[in-house]
Amino acid sequence: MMSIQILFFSISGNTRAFVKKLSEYATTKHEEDASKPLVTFKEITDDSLFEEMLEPFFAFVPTYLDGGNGAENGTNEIMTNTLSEFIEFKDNRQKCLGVVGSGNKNFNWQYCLTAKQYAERFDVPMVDDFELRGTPTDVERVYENLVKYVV
Ligand SMILES: Cc1cc2nc3c(=O)[nH]c(=O)nc-3n(C[C@H](O)[C@H](O)[C@H](O)COP(=O)(O)O)c2cc1C
Repeated sequence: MMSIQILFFSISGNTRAFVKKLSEYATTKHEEDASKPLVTFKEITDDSLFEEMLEPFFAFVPTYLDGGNGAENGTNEIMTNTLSEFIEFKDNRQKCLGVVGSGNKNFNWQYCLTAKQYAERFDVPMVDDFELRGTPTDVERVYENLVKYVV
């Protein structure tokens, strides 16, 4: 059985906190039932050295967009671009199973837009999303949704 491998980017710590909770949750589930996959993760930062991913992974990305007016401009990714460059490095995009977005619903239609843009650009499913650090219910649901792609 494969484990679930996650690459994530996090600026203010929400996505990092969520991924850690997800990994802890997966460990608990795995201890109850060994067929449930573990979650491993790797944080990508602006200092990361790009490397070729050998195993399939999911990308978790928060949403940071440029100011703009939210209509004809204002939807360009800022701050998280190193993650998209990492996915574009060598054949990594072929290993990407899907994306999960983090955002804030106060941004209305721009909610989790970066993850939606990744899904379109890399032609992968947008597996799920969660707001800010997510709730325990989000952790359970996201885990179950990721599991569908690896078992
Ligand atoms: C400058 C700025 C712009 C943001 N723009 C959006 C946005 O357009 N859509 C959205 O859903 N969330 C937006 N957010 C909210 C973040 O995506 C959200 O807080 C996320 O959980 C941050 O993840 P991180 O703590 O892992 O960096 C924005 C936050 C900041 C500070």
